[in-house]
Amino acid sequence: MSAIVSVIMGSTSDWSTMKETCAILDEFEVPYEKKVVSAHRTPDLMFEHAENARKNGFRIIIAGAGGAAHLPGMVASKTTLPVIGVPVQSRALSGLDSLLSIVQMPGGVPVATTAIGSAGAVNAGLLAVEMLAMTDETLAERLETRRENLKKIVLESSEKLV
Ligand SMILES: Nc1c(C(=O)O)ncn1[C@@H]1O[C@H](COP(=O)(O)O)[C@@H](O)[C@H]1O
Repeated sequence: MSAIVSVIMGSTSDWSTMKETCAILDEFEVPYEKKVVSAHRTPDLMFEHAENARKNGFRIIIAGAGGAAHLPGMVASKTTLPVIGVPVQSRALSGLDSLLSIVQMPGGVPVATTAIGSAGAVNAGLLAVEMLAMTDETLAERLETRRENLKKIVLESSEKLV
């Protein structure tokens, strides 16, 4: 099956974060493509990727970037597919720069922004699966099961408080 989620990131250095997104998509067997694309370093590729994403069969774009993280917003400016932005934790400013660069989009061009770092990357994957589950009962059931398992783990964890 061809990819329906595009996972892009500004640099290979984002992979340790963005692989968490891909792990979720693997878990739910959602076909995806992963790629390094940068608004700053490869602007033409970024435009081309975003502009043709719908035509190429993608339904959601997940974009992770750190620092001056313009990638998610710029991609959103060139597509009407939903864009989920993941602020990668930067070394200099701990990801606050990434978060603020992604979250504060002007009205009319939305980016669904997650938390900074790995938790955000996990949630980006889950959010994408939730979007797809709106029209896919199997995915919806698997999301329910995952939530139930999470609840069980938390409930059982109380017993470890000795
Ligand atoms: N924020 C962006 C963009 C962009 O927004 O287009 N392109 C690369 N980067 C970010 O630069 C950081 C450092 O990259 P390097 O490790 O390659 O120097 C990465 O977190 C990347 O997402």
